[in-house]
Amino acid sequence: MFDSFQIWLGEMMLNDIFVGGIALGSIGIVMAAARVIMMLVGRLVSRRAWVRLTIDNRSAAYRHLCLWMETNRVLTEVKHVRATDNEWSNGTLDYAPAPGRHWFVFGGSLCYLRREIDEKSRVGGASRQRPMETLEIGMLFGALSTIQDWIAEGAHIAATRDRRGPMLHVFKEGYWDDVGEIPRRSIAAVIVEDDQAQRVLDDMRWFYDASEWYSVRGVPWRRGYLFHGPPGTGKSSLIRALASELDLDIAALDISRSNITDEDLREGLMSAPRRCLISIEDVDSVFTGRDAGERRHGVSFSGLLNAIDGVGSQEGRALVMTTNHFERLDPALIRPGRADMHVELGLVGASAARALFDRFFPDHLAAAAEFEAALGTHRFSPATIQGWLLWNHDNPEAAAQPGELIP
Ligand SMILES: Nc1ncnc2c1ncn2[C@@H]1O[C@H](COP(=O)(O)OP(=O)(O)OP(=O)(O)O)[C@@H](O)[C@H]1O
Repeated sequence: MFDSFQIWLGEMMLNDIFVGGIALGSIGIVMAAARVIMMLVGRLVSRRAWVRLTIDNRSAAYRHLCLWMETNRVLTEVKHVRATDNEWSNGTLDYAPAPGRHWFVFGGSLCYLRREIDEKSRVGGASRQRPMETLEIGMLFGALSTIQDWIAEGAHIAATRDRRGPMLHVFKEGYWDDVGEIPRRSIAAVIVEDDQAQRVLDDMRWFYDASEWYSVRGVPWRRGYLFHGPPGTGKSSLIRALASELDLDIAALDISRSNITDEDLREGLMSAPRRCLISIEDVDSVFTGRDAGERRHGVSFSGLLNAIDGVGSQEGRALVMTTNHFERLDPALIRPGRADMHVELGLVGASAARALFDRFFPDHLAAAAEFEAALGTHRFSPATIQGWLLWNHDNPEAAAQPGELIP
């Protein structure tokens, strides 16, 4: 049996077609084996040699990583970009790497950026919905700490570069959303009749540099401010001006939202971005006294007090609360420790109104004097004066006769 197989094999080996077939089959087997080996090695290399970091656009680190890449021009060779409308100016476009993987070399290491956009999942609030985006950054034979350093550098660039104005963060469902930079405003642009705006600026400047001072005295490094006064007297404008002057971000917590809970509020205060000024505007809209205010909305009065001075509250941040109704606030909310400095912004008289007039019509001194005289002893909110001047923005002579404003 074995002999006849050997004879048959000997004969077949003389057949060119048979030998060719065997050769081809062997090459196929070798190639398939090589492919499997390559795949296994590839997987091993991929698992061992690549460090990766994934991040999505709900996180400030996402913005910082983008800023770092932009500053270091790591993606200048990208061939496929995606153009989107610039949200601040009509008609101009922003260009960013298109979804997919983009390769680049940085510091001698091969890296890639993979961008994914999920149009079905939205992030941001109702006014600024945008698709969820995920970035994966990979580095061959690199260290995770290198990518973390890139993000930290991006954060530093964000904090020190020439900004359009303070970054506004708004607390959404469980995270701080970067709404964007808002126009810078100087403290001098906030019209007040005394030196209160300057005093609060000096106080806040001292506070942000006083970490050591607080630590030596064993006092929590926190400071609260309460801005109160009628509508349109500059409470929000003052917050913006303070953040602009001190190069801080603004982290706005809206506690009047019906779906915000005590837990959200605590979480929001604990996770507020660094170097920011936290604002809770219209604090009276929810609480008008301890009894009346208890659980009218999602946040309870005790929840608010605990969030403000709870153990977990972040150190090194100022909290500004605003109200149109100082008299309605519970003393517990505005006592020192929670609201250390009270700033009243009131209606303004003719000379302050004239300062606004001068800003609108810098070359019309006679009209300004006429305007001031016409206002006499009447007092208005700066918002009312501003509205009048805007209405007459192209006609200083008409603006100088504010008869319609006077009751
Ligand atoms: N003191 C002020 N100096 C300069 N502009 C002011 C001042 N107060 C109000 N304005 C102008 O009026 C508008 C509304 O002001 P702002 O929102 O700061 O007032 P507010 O006191 O926070 O009002 P509200 O209590 O209704 O929220 C802004 O456009 C701002 O430019």
